[in-house]
Amino acid sequence: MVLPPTVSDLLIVKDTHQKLQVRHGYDYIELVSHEISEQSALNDTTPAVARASIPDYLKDKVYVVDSVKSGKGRDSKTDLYNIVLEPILTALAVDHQYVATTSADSIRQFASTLPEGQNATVVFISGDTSISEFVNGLSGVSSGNITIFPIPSGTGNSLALSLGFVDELRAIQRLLQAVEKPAPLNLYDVQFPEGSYFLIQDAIGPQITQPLKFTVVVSWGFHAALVADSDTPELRKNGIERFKLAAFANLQREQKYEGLVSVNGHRIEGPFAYWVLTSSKKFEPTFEILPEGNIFDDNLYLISFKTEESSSYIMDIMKQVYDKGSHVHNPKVSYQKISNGDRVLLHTLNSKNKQQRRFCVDGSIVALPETDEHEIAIRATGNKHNGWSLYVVH
Ligand SMILES: Nc1ncnc2c1ncn2[C@@H]1O[C@H](COP(=O)(O)OP(=O)(O)OP(=O)(O)O)[C@@H](O)[C@H]1O
Repeated sequence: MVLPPTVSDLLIVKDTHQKLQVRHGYDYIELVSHEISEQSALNDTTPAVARASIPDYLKDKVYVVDSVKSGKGRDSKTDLYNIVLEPILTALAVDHQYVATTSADSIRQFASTLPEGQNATVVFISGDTSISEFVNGLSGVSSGNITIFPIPSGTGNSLALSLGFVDELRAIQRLLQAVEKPAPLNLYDVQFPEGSYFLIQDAIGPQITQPLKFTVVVSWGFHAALVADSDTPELRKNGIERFKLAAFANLQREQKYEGLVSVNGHRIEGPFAYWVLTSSKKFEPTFEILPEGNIFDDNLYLISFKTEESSSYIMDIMKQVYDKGSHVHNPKVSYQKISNGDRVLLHTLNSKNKQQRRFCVDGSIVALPETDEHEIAIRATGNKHNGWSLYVVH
């Protein structure tokens, strides 16, 4: 199906075989192949479906978190929840609570107030950062099982892409029809030095007082710089192009990040231009950073390359990443597997300048304190955080 220009062009209909579909012109996507109950009290365009046939995780307590600033933001034409998801969930009699963000802290607040002992499903209309904020916001005094479902509505959507959700409608289709049981959502933790803090659109944000959980990426160097620099209201209007615009701006200065990393004692020396630790196959639909990546394995990979004199080497390697991940065969690129139980230790040098001490954690930007050297430790921690066990629909 060709992606519709806006969700407001979509029409939710019941077809002649009693199946729920979303239509766009002559194109359509079947959303529910379950039998539609004839006892529907609703009108023709919102048929009720036999509740017995919806996946179990939609019978738990369901929340829909709409991170309204993710991607290009929301307007009356791109309001996926009100135009598509809400009518469908109503048609399926899926009782749910809608949570639209009102501030940069909304998701953490929501996570911290989830009731004790709950089996909950949280559907995110967002990108990766919102999901990461949720996981980190889960309170240590409560516990329960949480199943996450990412609808790719952010800029990069790495987690959703790793699960094979290439667009919003296909994700909704999977939400309603997944046959496999939700899988554990592997988490990793990164410990930054005392005095580190979030940078929110280049302004000082909250202090970081404990290790941060991440699901898809921790990066330093060129990748972290372009994610940080692209997070302005102006650049966000460009959607995924914002990363390329910030990348070109960063290429105007030398990409030199001094330090060394050791993985269980095996050392890789810098200075690095690129330094990315990820579990995820793709950062964008065609940016295949980790061809071997399998989000269901609790492995990370360190993908790095060193600073060079020439001006074109970074873009040459980035083009290979866009070319089905062929950078992994480039001898300049170090590609190191990190298994569960391994410990990654990064020691930075000459990193007092702000540009040298910014990290990307699932899209959030972290700045380290203003000192010359820093130590950062990373490890796999399984699918548990505080008392909560996390799963993901696939
Ligand atoms: N109303 C709001 N006011 C301020 N910030 C918000 C608001 N709603 C959401 N946010 C923040 O916007 C960010 C959205 O990040 P998210 O990752 O979901 O989308 P993205 O950055 O477009 O995508 P990706 O990280 O996948 O590239 C989150 O940090 C979230 O807390």
